[in-house]
Amino acid sequence: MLTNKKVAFIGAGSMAEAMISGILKEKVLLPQQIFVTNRSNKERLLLLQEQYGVKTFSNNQEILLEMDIVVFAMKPKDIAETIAKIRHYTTEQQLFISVLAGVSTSCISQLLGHNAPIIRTMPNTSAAVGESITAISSGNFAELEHLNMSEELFKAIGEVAIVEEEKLDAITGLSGSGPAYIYYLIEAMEIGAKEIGLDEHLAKSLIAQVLIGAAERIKSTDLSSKTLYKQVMSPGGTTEAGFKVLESYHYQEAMVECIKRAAARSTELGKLYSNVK
Ligand SMILES: NC(=O)C1=CN([C@@H]2O[C@H](COP(=O)(O)OP(=O)(O)OC[C@H]3O[C@@H](n4cnc5c(N)ncnc54)[C@H](OP(=O)(O)O)[C@@H]3O)[C@@H](O)[C@H]2O)C=CC1
Ligand SMILES: O=C(O)[C@@H]1CCC=N1
Repeated sequence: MLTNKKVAFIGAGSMAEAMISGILKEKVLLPQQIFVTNRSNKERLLLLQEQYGVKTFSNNQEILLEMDIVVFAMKPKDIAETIAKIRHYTTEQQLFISVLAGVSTSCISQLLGHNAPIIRTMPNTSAAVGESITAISSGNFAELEHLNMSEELFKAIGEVAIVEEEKLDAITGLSGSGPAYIYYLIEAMEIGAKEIGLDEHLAKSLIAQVLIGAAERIKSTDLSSKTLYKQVMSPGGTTEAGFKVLESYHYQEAMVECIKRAAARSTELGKLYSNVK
């Protein structure tokens, strides 16, 4: 479906790079099918060009008219400014894909000022190792073929879940931001490991395998997470002793509130940076 299609990334940051590297690794597109631009960082464009063989452009917006798919990968705060600069080089025949937190497809339609199909998505940075979970939703004016094309693109960087657009703020708070919550936990485990005398290298591999094992387990069993952690916990044993400390710090409540706040922030970002009243 993506053979001979030209895809432009507007925004060349960590999310765009994670996607480009996965897409090329899986050979879903060839480097010459990918065009990348950003606001001003020329060194960054050069680096992407050298590393991935993709084409880059900065002062040549007309090239956008040749694109079949345009991926918006800048920060939500930059969406209005970006679209204002490029909208005259876009058409209703193109497919627009957004990875932006919060920004609705109706906002993007308004900014574009025409009825091009729009797919809103929420990947995460595990795309860099082909392990994203990307939620994709069919937004304004999108047909099944647009959803299918987007699915093909995002399957290159991990798993895909097709959802309604109204779920995307919640998903952003859970799995878009999710890797950061886990890295924060890992950092805490690394500090703990150091304080009980384990060397950094060994601790890192122990922690990584704990996470991989737990993730594989949760994916392959119907047992609840509660049952799984109870299985680890012997009465009067080490895990129970550790858990008492976690509970005294309200660890689980903190994570619940963290996810709720991140999801609410996605909604806020959508309101802040859209021109939709
Ligand atoms: N990072 C993450 O974990 C995830 C991020 N997202 C979403 O992805 C988007 C990008 O995030 P991330 O990659 O982390 O951000 P980065 O800050 O790493 O990259 C943002 C990019 O947008 C470019 N940009 C800004 N303004 C314009 C403009 N007017 N025209 C063209 N390019 C522009 C910047 O260019 P320059 O450097 O020249 O200013 C930069 O290349 C966000 O909307 C975020 O919500 C979604 C899922 C996960
Ligand atoms: O922090 C953010 O706003 C973006 C969206 C999801 C992950 N990073």
